[in-house]
Amino acid sequence: MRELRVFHGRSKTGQRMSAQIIDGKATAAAIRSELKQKVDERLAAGGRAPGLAVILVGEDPASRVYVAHKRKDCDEVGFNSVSHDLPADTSQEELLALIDDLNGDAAIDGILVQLPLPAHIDTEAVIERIDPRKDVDGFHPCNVGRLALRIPILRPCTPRGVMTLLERTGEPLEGKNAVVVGASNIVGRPMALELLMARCTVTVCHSKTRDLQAHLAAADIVVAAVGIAGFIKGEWIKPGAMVMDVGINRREDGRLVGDVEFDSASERAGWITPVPGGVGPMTRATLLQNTFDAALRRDS
Ligand SMILES: Nc1nc(=O)c2c([nH]1)NC[C@@H]1CN(c3ccc(C(=O)N[C@@H](CCC(=O)O)C(=O)O)cc3)C=[N+]21
Repeated sequence: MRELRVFHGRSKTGQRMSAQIIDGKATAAAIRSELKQKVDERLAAGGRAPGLAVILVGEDPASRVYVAHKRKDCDEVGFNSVSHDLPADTSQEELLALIDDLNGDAAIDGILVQLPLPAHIDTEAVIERIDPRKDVDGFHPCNVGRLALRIPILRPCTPRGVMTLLERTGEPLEGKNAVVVGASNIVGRPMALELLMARCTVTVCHSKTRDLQAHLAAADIVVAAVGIAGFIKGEWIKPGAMVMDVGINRREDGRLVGDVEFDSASERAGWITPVPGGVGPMTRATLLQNTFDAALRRDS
């Protein structure tokens, strides 16, 4: 009888396996250069540059940095970007009036309202006010509903970016067990819908899930989106799994770390995204893709 042995985190020769690191920064750069080329072709054919409006309410320093990055990304690929920086005490009515203006502005293809908004503003009402055709975040109920029904138009950026990374590994996704940890509106839920569309068997876990470890033990794909540094331990990862870390947590020493313990997980995973340089840059590149897609669709 042949002996069947299982090597946890070790290859057949007994060596420690180590995961292939998925370079989100490089993939995002490749996507930007693909987009730049498409924009140039569009301009050469007499078309206009895609336009993205970014609205920031308040002075949150982290949000300021993100918004500055989005601006720089737009410049790089030849999009027009318009920033609307509003004071923290902006009323909901004023914000909704600005969105109405942008909805009616022919030069604007995408509208992004940076989240979180100040507490006195009803985030759902703001998202619903955005013309779904310009909702490049993919957060409008129309766009989420379309994704649920497998007829997506604009898809939320982070889950779409994760799918791009998974697809570009060349590994077949169909039939794989995917576990999404975190069930937020902006990542976990749409992520589960994306993975279902790719014909994965999807489990959504969250902070109240009993025996998370047992779910992860069967997971060929793990998407970690809980927002707690090192929440998922390397030993919980199934050998060979594809590990996509959406978490971006700043430690006390200033270092950015993900939701997954990277060093121990990369000894077991087949593929893993680092933090920084993994999913984050892809979220930004996907926003540009969505804006380009929105421009194309509005033209036709
Ligand atoms: N309407 C809206 N849409 C968003 O997409 C949105 C939002 N609001 N609010 C805030 C979050 C956060 N977010 C990030 C995107 C990229 C990185 C990113 O590129 N991170 C780099 C590190 C950046 C650093 O050094 O701080 C990385 O992971 O390598 C991070 C965070 C988009 N968000």
